[in-house]
Amino acid sequence: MAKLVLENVSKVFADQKVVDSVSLTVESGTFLALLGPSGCGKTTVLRMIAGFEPVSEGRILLDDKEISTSHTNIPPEQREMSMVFQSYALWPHMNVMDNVGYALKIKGVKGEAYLAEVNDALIAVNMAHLAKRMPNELSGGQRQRVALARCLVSHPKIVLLDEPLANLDQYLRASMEDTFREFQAKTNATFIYVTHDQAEAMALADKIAVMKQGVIEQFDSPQSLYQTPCSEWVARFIGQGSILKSSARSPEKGKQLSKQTIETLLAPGTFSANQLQTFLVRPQHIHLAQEGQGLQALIFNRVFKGERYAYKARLHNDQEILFFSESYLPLNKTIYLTIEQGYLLGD
Ligand SMILES: Nc1ncnc2c1ncn2[C@@H]1O[C@H](COP(=O)(O)OP(=O)(O)OP(=O)(O)O)[C@@H](O)[C@H]1O
Repeated sequence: MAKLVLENVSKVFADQKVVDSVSLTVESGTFLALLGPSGCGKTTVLRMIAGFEPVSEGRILLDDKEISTSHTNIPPEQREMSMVFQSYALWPHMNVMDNVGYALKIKGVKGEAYLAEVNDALIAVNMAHLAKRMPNELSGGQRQRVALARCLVSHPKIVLLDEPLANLDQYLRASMEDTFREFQAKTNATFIYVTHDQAEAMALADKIAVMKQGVIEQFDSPQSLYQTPCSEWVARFIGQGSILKSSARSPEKGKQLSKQTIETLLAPGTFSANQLQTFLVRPQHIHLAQEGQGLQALIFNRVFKGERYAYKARLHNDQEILFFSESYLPLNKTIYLTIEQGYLLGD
């Protein structure tokens, strides 16, 4: 059980604040994703949690004990954390078993106990049958499984993962996502997972901290980030959707917009230089309507996705909208759409 708390943590490199007053509480057993575009500071946050990088301001607590402040930094090996890297970082001269068992040997674990622990970790990542192989005889996915087993054999309180799937193709990524999820559920360890891939973060995490330029924009469940993004930037970054604008005001009090309100916001004459409202519409809330009903639009893009088509259409006021349909529709066809719901962005 391990609860991790970051309190106003900042990092300055050569006068540049690359992490700016980040606060996070990660409850024990959580799978947290640190998500953001390249250079936003996620790896730096992870390295400060691991103890590889001292904090410039603020403090980090593990189970209420200070592990990092601006004047103290408990060394990484005393933090009961373990890190998995994008590059796997396996020892090339050791076979799979020795790579996984190395930390145990250092601790003096021997004989039956050693074999049982290593074997358990290898079984957990489906690698027991390749225990005698050398790293250069393994695929990328198998190497990453070994790296995960090596990290877990020491039963860390917190597992830190820095873009661990970035070097794998999309099929392997999907199967490794399953491995991570199942493993985390089995061990109930706290996982902190850095990625720039929002689909990966959504698939894996219980909680996501979305970072932009050194600050946390939103810290929420994947569902809340998707349904109630706090800003236009988060709405664009998480999931697919259309950001629409109107010079009319929503008559509704809350941020959830009904079909009627959206029709008012998108009525003719509501798109001018003076836009008052910005709102998000997800593609699954858009349906084809009968001719002459709903909003008129012209299809200008179609992508076949296997189980359905993804269409982009232009509304009468030139705004673009994304929707899905199982039906094949020709380009340049005039269609009619109903939008069941939307979400107001901004205050
Ligand atoms: N040791 C360092 N010295 C100086 N600047 C650094 C150092 N490490 C990172 N930075 C800078 O801090 C900023 C954040 O880097 P960081 O690696 O944390 O971002 P990131 O979000 O993980 O990016 P990526 O996804 O590309 O790895 C970047 O502008 C980077 O150039």
